[in-house]
Amino acid sequence: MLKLSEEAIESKLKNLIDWEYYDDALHTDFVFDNFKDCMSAMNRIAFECEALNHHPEWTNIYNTLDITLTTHDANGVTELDFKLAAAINKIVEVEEED
Ligand SMILES: C[C@H](O)[C@H](O)[C@H]1CNC2=NC(N)=NC(=O)C2=N1
Repeated sequence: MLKLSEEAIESKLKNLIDWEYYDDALHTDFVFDNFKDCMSAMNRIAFECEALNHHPEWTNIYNTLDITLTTHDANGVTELDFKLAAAINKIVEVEEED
């Protein structure tokens, strides 16, 4: 899997709310109402990661979740990172609506 050019990344980011690109990776951070909501979102995201065989570097502190996505095999951002980021946005939006 080839890493995307910076131009491709910037244009794809226009359709990916709440994520930014720096240090060769996609980054976002979410704040939930409480720890349980955050953990339940992390668990749902985990199933998406397994389905895509693509895993985040993420940090949870109480009700906050910081996520970094990059493709190790490509040393940069690939389509897979955008695919997982979009799936994460769908899950988190559901979490926020509950
Ligand atoms: C062998 C296995 O397919 C690879 O290690 C997968 C697993 N999950 C992964 N996750 C991420 N973020 N990047 C990868 O390159 C990657 N590679």
